[in-house]
Amino acid sequence: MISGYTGTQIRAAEEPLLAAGMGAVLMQRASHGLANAVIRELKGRGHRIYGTSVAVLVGKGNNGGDGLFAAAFLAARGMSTTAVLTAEAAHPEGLAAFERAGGRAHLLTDSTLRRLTADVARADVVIDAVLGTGAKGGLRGTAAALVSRLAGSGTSGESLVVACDVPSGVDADTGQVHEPVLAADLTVTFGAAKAGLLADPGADYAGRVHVVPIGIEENLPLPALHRFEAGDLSRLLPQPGRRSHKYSRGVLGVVAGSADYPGAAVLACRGALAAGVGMVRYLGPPEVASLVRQSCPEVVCSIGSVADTHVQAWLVGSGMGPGDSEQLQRAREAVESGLPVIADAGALPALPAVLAPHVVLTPHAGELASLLKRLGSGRDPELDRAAVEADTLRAVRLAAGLTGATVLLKGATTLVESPSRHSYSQAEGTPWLATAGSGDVLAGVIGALLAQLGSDVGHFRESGIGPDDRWAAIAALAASLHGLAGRAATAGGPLTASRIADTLPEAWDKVSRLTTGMEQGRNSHAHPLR
Ligand SMILES: NC(=O)C1=CN([C@@H]2O[C@H](COP(=O)(O)OP(=O)(O)OC[C@H]3O[C@@H](n4cnc5c(N)ncnc54)[C@H](O)[C@@H]3O)[C@@H](O)[C@H]2O)[C@@H](O)CC1
Ligand SMILES: Nc1ncnc2c1ncn2[C@@H]1O[C@H](COP(=O)(O)OP(=O)(O)O)[C@@H](O)[C@H]1O
Ligand SMILES: [K+]
Repeated sequence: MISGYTGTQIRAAEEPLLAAGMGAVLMQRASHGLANAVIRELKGRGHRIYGTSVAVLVGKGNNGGDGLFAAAFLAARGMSTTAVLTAEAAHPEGLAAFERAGGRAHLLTDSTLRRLTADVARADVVIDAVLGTGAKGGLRGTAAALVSRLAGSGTSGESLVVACDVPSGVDADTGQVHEPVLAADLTVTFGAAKAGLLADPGADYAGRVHVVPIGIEENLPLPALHRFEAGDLSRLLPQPGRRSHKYSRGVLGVVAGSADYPGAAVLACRGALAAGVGMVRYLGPPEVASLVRQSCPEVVCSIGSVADTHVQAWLVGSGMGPGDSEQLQRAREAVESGLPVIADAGALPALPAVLAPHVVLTPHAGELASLLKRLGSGRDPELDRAAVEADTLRAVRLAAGLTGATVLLKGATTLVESPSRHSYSQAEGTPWLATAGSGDVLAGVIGALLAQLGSDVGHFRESGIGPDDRWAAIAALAASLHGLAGRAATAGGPLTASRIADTLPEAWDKVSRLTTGMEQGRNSHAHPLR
């Protein structure tokens, strides 16, 4: 499990060590970790170290100090180092160490902007150490001009860009982005992952994320955000026992599809079957049921009522529109049944405003904006799709808070939020997952896991996940599996939704073979998040 913290939490965890006079030690650990990560990355790309040029963009605070000390380490390894000071002041000890190591520092002003931008663009490695967790807002003045020019000319694309702690301009707490931001290939972050690196749009700019332990770990509070890794899936995914039968393994009821979108019902059923459910029962229009039967002979179709259908969980809404009154009525009855429900697409506008944690809503950004609008969106009636995309964590939290439901926001990073503010972020997927029907398969996977794991409170409690938060954990497990299946299904080229379902058992099998011990061993060191 990867834990994400706000910048404020990290700073609070540093506080006792700073009070004990260990500030300089923390900075040495951080900057050493940063320099080592740069060296590892260069070696991994087959580049030599000696003679390679590195430009470090330096802010006036401790983030700049980290960058200067790291550059001093790199200069000592024979790299040709230049520091661009974006403010008159710079961390004094860091600057002194940098200059002692043979580095050259230049002050960024209106008159040096052009020359220094060209110098930075030519560097093999650019380290962004302007703003860290102490930032208020984004880059300003000449620093903003330099980064805009680099991004505009596309020259930074040729350099290895490494962000120190966070890409400058990304809010460490929320992942909100204050443009311009230099998109990093790698973010080396200190003490623990920052929540803002695990949520979009911040995650878009972070590249791969490495955590460098600096000794504050014991002081960290409960994380603001969690991310399951393969070892967690291996531990938490259900496994049938020797005495299991199809009913004990969980039955999922599916209310999905319509004359306009019959395929959504098929894909939802295929997702559910691929995710190990004991049985799928389908309720819906006869023409859709007939297609479901043809595509998935395993599914039991009926035209009975929700009340007469004995299941452990419901999936409602995929491929349904506002005109599908009979299906929408079934969706509402499923929600009223008190059983766990995943409510997707067409069901979202049709459900009561106040729900419960065992109802998992699965909007994409546009649907979440509509949902928030319908709910009056608390204090902010202007929250549209763009606003959701600009501050995904806030939007998903707002929706979970207002509805009382568990909310899963789909996207490159999938966020899941329980109404008691237990949050997950999963990003195993690939952009090829952005294909029609992909969300229907995800709905099926969530439904299957709700049916299999929903009643197993103890299973989650053992992992420190409370009863009301287990719904978010189940949805996050499903998002993770869906992403892994998508990644496994593409050989770097296009992907169909059916392929995601077909590849899911293989992805499941692969993670089930991992042991938790291995994963924990890896996590105790600097670890890549993506
Ligand atoms: N506290 C510590 O001992 C440690 C801090 N570390 C580093 O220190 C960073 C936090 O350092 P700081 O608290 O000094 O803050 P930062 O270095 O993040 O930057 C804030 C500094 O820039 C100014 N500033 C804030 N917003 C600005 C903006 N939009 N434009 C221009 N200037 C702005 C502030 O007045 C402050 O001086 C972390 O991100 C991490 O890199 C690490 O070295 C680990 C140990
Ligand atoms: N750029 C992306 N990178 C990774 N995953 C993505 C990306 N865009 C979408 N996805 C994933 O693909 C699925 C798309 O679901 P959805 O938008 O409901 O599609 P549909 O309605 O066509 O089925 C979600 O699981 C989402 O997280
Ligand atoms: K930075």
